[in-house]
Amino acid sequence: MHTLSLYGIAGTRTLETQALAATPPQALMERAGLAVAKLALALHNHAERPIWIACGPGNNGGDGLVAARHLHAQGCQVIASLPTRQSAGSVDAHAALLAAQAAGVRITQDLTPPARTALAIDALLGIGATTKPDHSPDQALHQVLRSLNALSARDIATLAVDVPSGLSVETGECLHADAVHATHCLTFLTLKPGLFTGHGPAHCGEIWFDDLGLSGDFSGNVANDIAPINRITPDADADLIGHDSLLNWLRPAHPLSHKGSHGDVWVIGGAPAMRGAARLAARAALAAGAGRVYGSMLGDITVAGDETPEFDSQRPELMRRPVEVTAPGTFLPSLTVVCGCGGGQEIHAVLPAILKGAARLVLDADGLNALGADPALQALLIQRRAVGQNTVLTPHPLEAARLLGTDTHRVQAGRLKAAQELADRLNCHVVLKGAGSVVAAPADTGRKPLINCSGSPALATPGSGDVLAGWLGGLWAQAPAACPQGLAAAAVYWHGLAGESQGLGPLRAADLIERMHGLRSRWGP
Ligand SMILES: NC(=O)C1=CN([C@@H]2O[C@H](COP(=O)(O)OP(=O)(O)OC[C@H]3O[C@@H](n4cnc5c(N)ncnc54)[C@H](OP(=O)(O)O)[C@@H]3O)[C@@H](O)[C@H]2O)[C@@H](O)CC1
Ligand SMILES: Nc1ncnc2c1ncn2[C@@H]1O[C@H](COP(=O)(O)OP(=O)(O)O)[C@@H](O)[C@H]1O
Ligand SMILES: [K+]
Repeated sequence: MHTLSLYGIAGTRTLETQALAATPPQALMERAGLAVAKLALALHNHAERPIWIACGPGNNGGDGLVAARHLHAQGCQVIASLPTRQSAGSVDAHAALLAAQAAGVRITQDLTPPARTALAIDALLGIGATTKPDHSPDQALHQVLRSLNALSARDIATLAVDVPSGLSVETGECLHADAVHATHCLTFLTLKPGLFTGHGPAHCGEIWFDDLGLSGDFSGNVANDIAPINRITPDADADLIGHDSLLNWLRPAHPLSHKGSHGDVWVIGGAPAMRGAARLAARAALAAGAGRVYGSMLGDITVAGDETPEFDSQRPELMRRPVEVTAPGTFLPSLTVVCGCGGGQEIHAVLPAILKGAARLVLDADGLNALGADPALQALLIQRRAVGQNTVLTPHPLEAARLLGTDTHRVQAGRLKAAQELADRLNCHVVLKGAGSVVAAPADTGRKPLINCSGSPALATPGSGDVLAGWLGGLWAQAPAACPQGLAAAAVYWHGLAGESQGLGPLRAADLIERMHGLRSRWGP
């Protein structure tokens, strides 16, 4: 297993230029179109019904026309709609059009999909899609985007060529309100960040990749008949979090290990009416494998007689601890603190001591809101790394917006940038949650941001973020010296996989913990 790198438009264009220089004219588009045709054939299970290919004016449309030619040659009923004029500059796309016409493909300017379409191919816009004002899509483009979406809404397979038209490959935001919701996306040359974060996962469906020969010498031959080109690999914009993030967590425990070997976690939060958030985080830390998990509830706890109530009567393994022990000189420096889950306003008072004392800190929810509202707390956070204390913030987009002094829309329009900016400003690690969570490290670590590829909307359930924070704390307690970015990557990937295992119907956060716990035994030796 190896890390998959993600490239935005600049990196992809650099590689495309090198690839074009190393291959004969039209060869790359031919490879791309052939790859589309092969995947389309695999998806096309109604031989007698038509395939509709919506082709745009540029090279993305050219890929579609090459695919049309191959599918036609295979005996499929193919109708290619060409709603707009072709780009004057796209020589390859023009050649693809002439070849398709010569082969007898039915090409039309009619924008309605044929009756009984069994498979739609979206070859309208690729990485050349822009948001220039003069590019507000014309009526024709709009109509085709809507037709493609109407088909996929009816569960008709919709294959996006390179990128769903109207989705930004850089950011995962939608450039058009009618950006295509594909069921499959076959992307070329590089994997792109926008496919995996923000709106990307919802628009791409299943993602397939063809490097068009990039990993070889572009000749397409195993026995090279042309010299390998002198390739410059551009810097990736991000890496994809995959299963390898979990490898360290799949080893059996050391035979001599005891609970003290697995580290301690202290969960602080759970103000009145939000006690459950702290309980979920603590349960998650325990299920992740922390040796001992303590919990402190903020605000009044009713005590009957001398008896201190359990932290969580359903989980007797969890231990209650008074929050006052956050005072300086206590054992705060020895454990991993998960702070903020359901913390309410009350969290503010304990944060200075925690920020000064905790060796490892996961700050979530109300802890983040308190931080956003108080520059003195931010100053304490910024100082932590200089004394060897690490912090992971786990904001959802609104919490991130509050911390950055902006709004959710701006955060979502540039998730990689927002996460990186927070990590740099606050000198700590950041998990920007939401579809395709981004895990950023401060720039001076030299680590690029990571994007998580696991997860599902089932995770959008109350308490799911508390589970993530607790789980991360639980992993961190067991590996106190590990890179916080790697730990956060493992936690979000694990959390996401457990979310994927939910079928229809809502997932409850307490059950999510059990799913996450159960996954380990499924992967284990
Ligand atoms: N080169 C190769 O051999 C290979 C290329 N490959 C393929 O090429 C794709 C990139 O092709 P590309 O650069 O031609 O851009 P593309 O995405 O087709 O769009 C440009 C056209 O769309 C138009 N347009 C833009 N925005 C718009 C908007 N908002 N609303 C409306 N129109 C808009 C724009 O208009 P213009 O600027 O000309 O006015 C222009 O006509 C890439 O994704 C991959 O599929 C790969 O297969 C590898 C081999
Ligand atoms: N559509 C989605 N796809 C994937 N993950 C999601 C989606 N919506 C939410 N999540 C994940 O669910 C969790 C929700 O966390 P959060 O918003 O803090 O919820 P809560 O405050 O209820 O605990 C985050 O880990 C987030 O990444
Ligand atoms: K497309």
